[in-house]
Amino acid sequence: MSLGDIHEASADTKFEKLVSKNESKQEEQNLIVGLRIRPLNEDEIIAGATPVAHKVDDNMVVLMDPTDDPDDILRANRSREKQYIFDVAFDGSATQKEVYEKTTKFLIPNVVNGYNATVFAYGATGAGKTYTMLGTAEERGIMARTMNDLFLEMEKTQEDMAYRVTVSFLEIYNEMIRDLLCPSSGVLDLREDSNGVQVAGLSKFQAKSTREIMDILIKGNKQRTQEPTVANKTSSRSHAVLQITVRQKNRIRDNTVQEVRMGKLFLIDLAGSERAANTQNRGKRMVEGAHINRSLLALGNCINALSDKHARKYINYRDSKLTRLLKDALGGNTKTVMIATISPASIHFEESRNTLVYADRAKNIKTKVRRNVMDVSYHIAQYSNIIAELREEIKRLRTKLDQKSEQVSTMQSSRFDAGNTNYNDVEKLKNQLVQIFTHQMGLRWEREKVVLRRRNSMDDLSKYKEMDLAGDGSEEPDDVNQARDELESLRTEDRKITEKRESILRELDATKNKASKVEQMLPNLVSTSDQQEILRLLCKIHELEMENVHMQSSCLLRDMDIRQRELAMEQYKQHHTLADELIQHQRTLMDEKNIPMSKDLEELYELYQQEGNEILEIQFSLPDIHAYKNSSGSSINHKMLDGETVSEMDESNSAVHLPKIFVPYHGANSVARKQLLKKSSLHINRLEEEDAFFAKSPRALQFGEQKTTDSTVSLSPPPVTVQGKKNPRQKSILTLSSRSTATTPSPPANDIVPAVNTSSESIPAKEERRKIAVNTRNIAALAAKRKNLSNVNMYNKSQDPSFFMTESSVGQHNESGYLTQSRLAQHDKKYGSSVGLNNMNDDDFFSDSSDIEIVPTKASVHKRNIYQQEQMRKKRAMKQKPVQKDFKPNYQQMTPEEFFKQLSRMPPKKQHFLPGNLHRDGKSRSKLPAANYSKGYPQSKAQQSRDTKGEVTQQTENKEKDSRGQKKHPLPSIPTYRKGDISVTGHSLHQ
Ligand SMILES: Nc1ncnc2c1ncn2[C@@H]1O[C@H](COP(=O)(O)OP(=O)(O)OP(=O)(O)O)[C@@H](O)[C@H]1O
Repeated sequence: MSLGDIHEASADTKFEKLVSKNESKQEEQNLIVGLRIRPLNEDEIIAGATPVAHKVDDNMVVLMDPTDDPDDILRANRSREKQYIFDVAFDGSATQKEVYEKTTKFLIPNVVNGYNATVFAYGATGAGKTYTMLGTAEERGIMARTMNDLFLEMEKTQEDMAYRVTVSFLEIYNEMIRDLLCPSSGVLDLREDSNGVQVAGLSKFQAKSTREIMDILIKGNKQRTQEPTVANKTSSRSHAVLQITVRQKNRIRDNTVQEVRMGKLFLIDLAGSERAANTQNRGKRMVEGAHINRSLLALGNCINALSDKHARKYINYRDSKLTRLLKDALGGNTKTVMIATISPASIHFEESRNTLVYADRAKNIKTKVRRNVMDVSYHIAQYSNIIAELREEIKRLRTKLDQKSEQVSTMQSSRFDAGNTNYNDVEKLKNQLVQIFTHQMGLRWEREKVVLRRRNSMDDLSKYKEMDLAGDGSEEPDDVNQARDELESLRTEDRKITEKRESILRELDATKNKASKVEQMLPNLVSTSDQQEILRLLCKIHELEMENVHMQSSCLLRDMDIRQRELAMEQYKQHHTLADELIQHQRTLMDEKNIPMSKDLEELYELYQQEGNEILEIQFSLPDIHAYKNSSGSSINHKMLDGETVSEMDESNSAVHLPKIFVPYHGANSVARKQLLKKSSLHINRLEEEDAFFAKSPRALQFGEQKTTDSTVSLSPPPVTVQGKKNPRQKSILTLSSRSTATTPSPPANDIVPAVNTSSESIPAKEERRKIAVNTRNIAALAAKRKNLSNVNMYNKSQDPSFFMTESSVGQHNESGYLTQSRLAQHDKKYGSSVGLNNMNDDDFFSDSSDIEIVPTKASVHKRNIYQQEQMRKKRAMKQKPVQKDFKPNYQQMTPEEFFKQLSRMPPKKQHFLPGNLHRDGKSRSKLPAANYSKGYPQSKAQQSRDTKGEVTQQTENKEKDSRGQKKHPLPSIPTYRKGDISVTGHSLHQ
């Protein structure tokens, strides 16, 4: 047994506090009703019955009244035929497969993904319920087919998801619940808690394959009460319920609070209603029949009440065990399918009509379906208990180890014969101790689990204690009776839990004794040095387990902290939205009523708008942390994040997450948001139609915007007029988006622009787009690769001024692998621009094209020249300044919390365009123009302000230069890549 096994074992037995966090999104769905008419059987033919039920089409059946006399003038105008419409209808020719596929198969993926579903067959005795649900060995019914498909469905995702399938099988016979898989457990109770209706003490079997489930099914069915009656040779005298629970969780567990989906599927074969006169049942059979009818009557009443929109809300499920068990299936969180079965024979006309009437009513029943998602939170207190115990044990073992060390040193001088120790004995002892430890750990977790369950059940009990359930002799309302029943079953449950707890504690004590006995045996069997080794091993096991538990609990704490923060953020955003909407409404009201606005208020309003837009832009330029978190499979690999890559993330993501970032943010204006949403969805639709990769690139967005210029929906806040004038400060969000994507200081490199006229307003042809895409990927890949190479050296050199490379220093720092203009040129020279960057190693999975043609265009060459000049100018300016050795956070050393903290206050850029920087001048914020934060944008906002107002001071301009000068990577970044092409960590971030 390995330590891995030990951890697995302890994780398996860990108590879980299942806090049902059913997703709030509920879908109201009608009960699906299918109708199956079986073929006439031999007995019916012999009895001279004629078929009176016919399938008209896939949804309609007609039932003819055989008793109607055509000569009866009183009923002359009444049709002998009655039509019924169902979701699906089958006649005698329908195969088992067809019935299964049209009634049940579609439920399987839902169950696997955490939804509840119920399929039950309803009808008179001998109508074909058992045949439909269970089938025969040759013609397998719904149960077997469902099981098979369930496993096939899970297989599809089993690499990513871990599943656990448990099965239970019960019958309700004469109003008593019996476990068909463990008949010795006697009569079981029903109880209801927050997780729905449960059968206390019902055994559950874990199944790993269809075969296993089939075995369980056959075993259970043998236990089912079936007797021959006149109506049916194999009449089921009980309702049988097969319950399959599928728990799904992600194999990649990145924290302790893990989402677990739990779907439950109930497959129910009801006993058939019977008319005593027809069945000629006597004695025991008649009693059974009475019970069956009573429960089916209760079911019928529930169906009536549930389907009647005007009926009172209280549905009496308590009249029978069957309705109590089906409570969720009928009125709760379950997608339900009812398969009504009828015989076509004229002699069973009444039974068939009853079934059709109920089935027809059942169509109106609505259930609310939602996914069952559980948070499996491991309770910190219980972690602490286990850690404390392990710590105690380690302390004890250490003391013992120290004693042994002393003994060894004294014996070394004496005659102790280490040689006569049997090696096998040592191994045996080791294994024994490891096994005891594993068992002990399992028991510890089991004990904690039971403690938690007991606490929950005590909570439930105290809820009832507050209620006054003492009867006064008079007839009590149903809900009081129900509560009393619940209380009783809770008490029983509590007793069982207490017993279990005590037995676990006893077992734990026994294991401890066993362990100490084995330890006592050590001196007799093995030498002192071997004892030492064993003790060391035990210590190590305990330590590792403790470490493991410790790590899990700190993960849990961290996760809780993050959740709380997220919650606070969400609340803040909601509050912000409310404030926004209030302001907008007031504003509109003032405009409509022509209420004059004071200067102060006007300024404040302008400031509000300006800040709103600025916040939008901050949001826009920040990386989507969640996207990275998700894409990396767990959390951000903070070790590899550095200032440079973060800033690249900003640029890339502003393009990639355009709609995503904007939409959740409740910015300055709700109308703008709505328009934005509209625009985003338009945009997404358009993107979906086009090449997905290309469509996501900023260039594509640029093209897209050019294309839609005319029809562009204004995404700016609504044109609020300030005393009749349109607010000049209002900016189009669309402009922001195009600016932040299209104007990043990228080289308009001729090597990434194929033969496309970029000045053209048309969208490039598909082939051209493909080339752009591939080339862009290649460049990105090369950059990522080289950056990875240099990552190792990067931090070592961070103190070296030459680390912040200039074009001229590239030659001296070849190994750093930065992608610069000159290196690109060198590369082009070496490989020829016509082959692009495809001559990369095999490990470069981005290069997937061998037929790239890169033809520089005049426009691109021109742009590139301008770009290079601009770069040179910047570098010259930078050289003149001493290299700033200011704060450079070491992201390698940071914990994720520190990283995010850093990120939130990080970019000088952010401070730069926060309104706060205007405070520093001690002036009114509203009087100053917004700072320029659009890097490299030809007509920046600051410039616009300058042009129009000329108010920008030299000081502000210098600040801008400073911030540019501080940029520590004067290298051409590659903005036109998608997330995944360049990684933050050096690993690809998959989409
Ligand atoms: N669609 C069908 N095709 C062929 N045979 C059928 C069909 N439906 C039912 N049968 C046969 O009719 C007989 C009675 O069917 P079944 O036992 O399924 O009825 P039931 O509704 O379950 O009755 P009960 O309520 O008494 O248990 C069986 O012999 C079964 O094989």
